[in-house]
Amino acid sequence: MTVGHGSVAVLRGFDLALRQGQVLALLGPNGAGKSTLLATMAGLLPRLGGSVSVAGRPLPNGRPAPANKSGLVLVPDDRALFTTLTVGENLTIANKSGGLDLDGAMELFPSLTKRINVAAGSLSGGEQQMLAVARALVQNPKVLLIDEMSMGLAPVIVEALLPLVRRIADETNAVVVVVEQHVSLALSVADEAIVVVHGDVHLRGPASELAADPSRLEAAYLGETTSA
Ligand SMILES: Nc1ncnc2c1ncn2[C@@H]1O[C@H](COP(=O)(O)OP(=O)(O)OP(=O)(O)O)[C@@H](O)[C@H]1O
Repeated sequence: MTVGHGSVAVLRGFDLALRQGQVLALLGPNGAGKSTLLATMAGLLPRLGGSVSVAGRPLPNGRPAPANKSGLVLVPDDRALFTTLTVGENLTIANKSGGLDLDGAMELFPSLTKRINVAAGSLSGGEQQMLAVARALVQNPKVLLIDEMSMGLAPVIVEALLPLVRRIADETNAVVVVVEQHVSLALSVADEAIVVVHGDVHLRGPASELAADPSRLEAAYLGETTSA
């Protein structure tokens, strides 16, 4: 697909196929087009060309409700929580049949249990991110798109949160796409990785191979195009 803003393309001819239970790390510097790609997959932005299918079913262009109904769930980088509602209320509103129930969500994020009656706006940054992911999980995602999970979080929190991405994919069999600036941590939980720079795919391959070759990753960030 080709994605962009208005008539201006950001990423052209981007091709991606993901299996159930697979984690993809979508990497690249600021302005590469990662958020635009996720928002387009989620139907929040109309695509300029191409198609998106979930489980073989094509999605209508630029329509978030059918995309969400088909199982695509986006955790945006601003988390988009209802800040005046409690943790429990945020989860109850999002809950769909087939998704994790509140107890299931609490099991993955035990530290939220004590905060169930606290307003989302009063949580720490890490807790807010946990709630944003928990809220996505109660929607029963087939494809979970997480934009910059670690935005604004201390490294120690990121180290605790990112492995949960692997657990979510393994336990729910959802496809998980993570946009992440903590490259080595992202590669440690992902199956595959793609490095996008200024709208071009510079490197893609198995995450373990990319993790083993930091100089290649660095070259991709700096402008070289190769494939693993
Ligand atoms: N609302 C918008 N209208 C027009 N252009 C936009 C808009 N949002 C982003 N862009 C442009 O699209 C390009 C890709 O931006 P995008 O936010 O997708 O990149 P990114 O890889 O997610 O970077 P970051 O990590 O900084 O969020 C950039 O050139 C950006 O200026």
